[in-house]
Amino acid sequence: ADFDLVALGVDGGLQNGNLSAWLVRADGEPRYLALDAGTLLSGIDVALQHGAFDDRKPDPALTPAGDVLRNAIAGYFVSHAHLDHVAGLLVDATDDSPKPIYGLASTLAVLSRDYFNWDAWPNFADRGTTPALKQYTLRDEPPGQWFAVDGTSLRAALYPLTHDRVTSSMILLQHGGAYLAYFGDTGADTVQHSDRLQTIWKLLGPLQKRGALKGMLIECSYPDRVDDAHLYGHLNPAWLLRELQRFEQAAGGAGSLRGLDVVVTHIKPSLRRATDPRREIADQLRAGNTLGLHFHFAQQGDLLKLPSAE
Ligand SMILES: Nc1ncnc2c1ncn2[C@@H]1O[C@@H]2COP(=O)(O)O[C@H]2[C@H]1O
Repeated sequence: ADFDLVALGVDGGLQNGNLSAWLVRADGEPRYLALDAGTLLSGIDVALQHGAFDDRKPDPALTPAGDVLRNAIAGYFVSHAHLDHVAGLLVDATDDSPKPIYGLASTLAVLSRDYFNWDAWPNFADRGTTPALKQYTLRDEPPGQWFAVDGTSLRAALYPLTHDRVTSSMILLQHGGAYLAYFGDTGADTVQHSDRLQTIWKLLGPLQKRGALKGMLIECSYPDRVDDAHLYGHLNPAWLLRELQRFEQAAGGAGSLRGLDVVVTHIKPSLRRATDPRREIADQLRAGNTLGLHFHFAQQGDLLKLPSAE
């Protein structure tokens, strides 16, 4: 495999111990980049039980979860500053080690202004309301420019997405000749009156064409019974499949996405009896999967190796 993924949080809401957060590393490397951080320690605990960190040597000074948080996570990518993507990072900041937080300038400005301001939370960042504790270095990354992920051999570039009223972002990771795309929350271009996903499909098309794209993580928050007026900047299976058809066109046409690993993220749980959105979304995506994609529906604590068919 090229990339190892650990699912720390997989839900798109409600369960405050299971919100969007994934760890990614180049296969076999010691350190990870966190992709969003809605939930950290409660996901690390579950992943430890699942054996996801069995390759780590115990740190005599720390609990196993403390070792993963402080030593295994080299830094964070925050796709946008919505609470369900940063809550774990904020709550666990008190016991974290110094590290960078990468994001678009607009995202990190919200982190600084609305959370790290000594009113909502102590200022663990390196700018804003004084005194700045400087545990986290906020790293504004201009869209489309490659940067090194400190403490790993990953390189990365960010691309803006439209999520209702918020600018969200996708991170494209590169290691050797292999690429992986992680999408923060996003709606379909048609619904958002945007062309940002189409811009991304044109970017990823050539990578997919030459077999360099090893997978993607993308949201599908709601099942198809949720109509466009109530998607609030998210995708449902019909819109995700339409977007992926546009990607197929950009990647060389019919059959060009066959076998691509697509990890479905940010499914919103329901409090209604007798509904199972995860099941419903999985059924709808599989029923419409004329593209030959390999959909994954990870649970908290799962370890995934991408590409999966190797
Ligand atoms: N106009 C709205 N009315 C009701 N709920 C909303 C509205 N806009 C956003 N939300 C909810 O607020 C949530 C914020 O996080 P999400 O974007 O994941 O999903 C969003 C919806 O669940």
